[in-house]
Amino acid sequence: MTSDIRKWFMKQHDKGNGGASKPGKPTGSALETQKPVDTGQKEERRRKTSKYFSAPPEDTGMKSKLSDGARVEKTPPKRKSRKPKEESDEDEDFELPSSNKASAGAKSTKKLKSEAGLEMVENYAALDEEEEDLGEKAASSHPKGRGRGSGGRGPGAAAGGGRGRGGGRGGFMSFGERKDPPHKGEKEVPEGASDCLAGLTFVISGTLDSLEREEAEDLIKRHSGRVTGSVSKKTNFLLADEDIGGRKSSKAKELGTSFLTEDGLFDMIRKSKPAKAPVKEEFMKKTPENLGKALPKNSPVKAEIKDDQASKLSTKAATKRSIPPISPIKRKGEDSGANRVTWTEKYKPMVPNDIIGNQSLVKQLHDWLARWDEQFLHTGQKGKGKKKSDAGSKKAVLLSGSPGIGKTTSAKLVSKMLGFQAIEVNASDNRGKADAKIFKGIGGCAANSIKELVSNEALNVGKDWSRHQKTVLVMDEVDGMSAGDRGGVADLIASIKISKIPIICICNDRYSQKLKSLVNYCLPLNFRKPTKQQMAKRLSHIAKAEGIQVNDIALEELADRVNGDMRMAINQLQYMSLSLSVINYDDVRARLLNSAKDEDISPFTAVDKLFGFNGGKLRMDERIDLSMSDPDLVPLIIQENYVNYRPISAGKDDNGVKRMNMLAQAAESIGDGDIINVQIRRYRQWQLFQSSSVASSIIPAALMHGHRETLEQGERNYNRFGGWLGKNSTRGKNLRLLEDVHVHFLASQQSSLDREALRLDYFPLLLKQLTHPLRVMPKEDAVQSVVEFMDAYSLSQEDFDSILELSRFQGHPSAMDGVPPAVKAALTRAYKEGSGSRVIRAADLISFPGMKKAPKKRIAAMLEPLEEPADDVEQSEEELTSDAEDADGAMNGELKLQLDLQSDKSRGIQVDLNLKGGSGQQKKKSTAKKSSGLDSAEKTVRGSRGGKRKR
Ligand SMILES: Nc1ncnc2c1ncn2[C@@H]1O[C@H](COP(=O)(O)OP(=O)(O)OP(=O)(O)O)[C@@H](O)[C@H]1O
Repeated sequence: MTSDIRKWFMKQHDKGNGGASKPGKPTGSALETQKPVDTGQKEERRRKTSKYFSAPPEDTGMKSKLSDGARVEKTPPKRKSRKPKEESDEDEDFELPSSNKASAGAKSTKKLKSEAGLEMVENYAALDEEEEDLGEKAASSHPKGRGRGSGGRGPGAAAGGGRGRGGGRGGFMSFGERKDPPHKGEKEVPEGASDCLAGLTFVISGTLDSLEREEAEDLIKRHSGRVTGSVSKKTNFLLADEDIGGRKSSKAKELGTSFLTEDGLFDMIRKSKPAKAPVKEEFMKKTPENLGKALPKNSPVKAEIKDDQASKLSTKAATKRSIPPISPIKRKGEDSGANRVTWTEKYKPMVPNDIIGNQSLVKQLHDWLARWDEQFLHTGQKGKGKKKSDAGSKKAVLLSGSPGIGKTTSAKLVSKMLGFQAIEVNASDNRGKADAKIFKGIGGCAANSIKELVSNEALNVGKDWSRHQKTVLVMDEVDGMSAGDRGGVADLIASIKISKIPIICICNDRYSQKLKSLVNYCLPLNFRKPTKQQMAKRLSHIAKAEGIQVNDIALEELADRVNGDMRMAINQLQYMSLSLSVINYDDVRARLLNSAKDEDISPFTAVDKLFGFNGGKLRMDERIDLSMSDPDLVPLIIQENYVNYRPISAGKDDNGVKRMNMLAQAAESIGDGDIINVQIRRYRQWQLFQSSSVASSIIPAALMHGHRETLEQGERNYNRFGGWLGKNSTRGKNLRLLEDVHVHFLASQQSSLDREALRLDYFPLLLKQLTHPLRVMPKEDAVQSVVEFMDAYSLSQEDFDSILELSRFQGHPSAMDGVPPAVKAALTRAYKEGSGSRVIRAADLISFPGMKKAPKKRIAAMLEPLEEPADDVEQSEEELTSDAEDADGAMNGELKLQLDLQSDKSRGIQVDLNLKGGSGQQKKKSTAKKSSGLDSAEKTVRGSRGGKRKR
């Protein structure tokens, strides 16, 4: 149904652009005649785009196609000149007076146009460094969708969403609808040479055959490939197992991008391993030589590519030149102890142009500071710079943005460049409100010093400018001004008003309530996170300078995972360099997985990973982390779902014996876990916590991880929430209901059963007595008989329902089935008629002083007076009778009940009697006048069927 709608939608869509339905040029005849590649997929109904799907390169004879001169068309290189662009518009470097802006040089933009007949190699031969910067940015950082520096991170986000996260920009139709891979976890994920996909860019579309998107992305990145979110000319392959006809697929068709199935990808990777990365050689296009090798000798494309590639390399060199070289800061006597310096310090930007990202903001800051004196000191506008529209009129500036993106660095570098001396005050200094009396501050308190600083003319407004260095006050972390800095923001505003020096305020959250008033006095400059490409580039320079081998994909992953925090990225790189000289994608992931432990991981994700096809490859500490991510829920979800998994370790186990064995072992382990859990909870043996998690989660998952399958028809193939919680809650509710019935039952003094006996032995009989007459007897008689029976056992209407509910079992008819509605209504009426004079809730209505709700069990226990000798009761009755002279004198059974309770006074228990009588409840304290208690009792007794109460 959904797919129908989708198809319809796509058709409409395609009509407009003529993309999918009418592929036109890219569906060249050569490809049209190409047979669909048999990728070994069993499922027939998965529609493949045979026209576009290319087989795994070697299968389809990529080489042979290449060597087949006739097939490889020489496509006219499409040349277009494009303005070299390192950053997005707003980030264009600005011309700073003192910086030597390296000329970026005109990039050669020669590129091969991907045409319909062009084979895969041509596509990646057409890789273009320029595209890498532009296309990548557009594609993978999703400037529109996520916003640069929007904080979207994590592999799933980068991949354009995993299951349930929607399909990135692929259109809303697929949002949250992506199905599970049909053969999820059924295929072995290959391992190839670590850089066998280097230089190749993939875009993933639709549901893959066995891998989740996240897994596919991981696989590609692990082999040095690049994954982007949307198809551009830079894209080499559209990885898709079905053509859902979305935007990506039509774009790929338009650009002639090769389609690749998951099997094709697996083959590419697999083949790279035995022959020591042959795929890498084939697909590497880093150097023109490599490309030359990969191409047939007389290939017409060869010369073209050579030229093209050479020009690209020169472009790259030019690009590189445009990036200011990073010069590690040399310190005196630092030669041997160089590694003691943090890299953030060693490689910190030296000039504003070194700062990555936010160049336009840096420029604004520069302009504001450069004009400050002129605006506020020489124009006579002192303290009046409040014209909101004029940015230059603000006396202070507020730099905001997430941590580690260069705000402080920018402030310092710009100040330095303009000859200002920056005085930095941050959260660790006491910045509380200055002493109001102090006009010219005194030392000892930062706030006072600030006041002195901003108002001290001697610092800045000296007549002789040449003799004094200008000063700028940098107030870092102003949003951190809290308890200790009480009144700090107000004081800061006051300082801004009177300030004779520029003030740069820095904060992380500009929208913080604390800064609400401050923003009115500042020029807001909101710093954004640098893109991962920008960060990777800088990190790569640092790595090179430190002699570390690390590829771009790994660095991009690092940048992605630190969420744009350049400081953290550099620190992580330095940390990893302590133990590794070659850092690859997996190292980054492993490292960042550890450092991202605080991140919330849902118990479902944890279980997915533990049970996943690659669950066996997880390290022990990873398994522990996953199982501990929610130590209550993960074991429950595991227990609920382990039977659904077909373990890969059972291999091809046709008769299922191995699987059954594994199930048995898993069940046993879950049972052990339960026993340990009881020890933990009941006896507070918390040292067993880890053992519990190993037994209840890790061992079962290690045994059963593999492919999930459904066991019942109509079951959905995803992990269910642990049913235990629901069942436990039902059990609790049933126990409560039973307890109510039990207490009432005891109150009737008919029996002194325990709860269990009531449920097991009495319930079937009670049920029969309560329902059978309604079915077989005439209405009036039936109703009377049932109501009398209920009264005899002090059963309320709710008890009636509870008995019905507790006696009902799934698949069995209800005991009330067959009772005509008129009889039911008559029963309700009859019961209600007698309710005014019924004493059946005595136990419910008793309250203990100081207790909101009387513990029913205790009352029930008290209501079991059977052991009490009869004469005792009589005696107490007598006592009370003497006290209750104005009573009718008719002492009946119900009264005895009260007396029993009141006699508890002698046991030191003070009870309140609150018996139901008439329309209201009358509450009498036993310690109060007994006559009044009896009054109430009398009222209750009047007209009741108390005579039925037996002792
Ligand atoms: N945009 C950047 N370009 C280059 N290096 C950067 C950048 N951002 C941060 N760094 C590195 O991180 C270090 C710390 O940066 P900085 O203190 O300026 O960050 P910040 O944004 O002010 O962080 P915070 O909000 O925590 O104060 C710098 O010394 C530098 O090495």
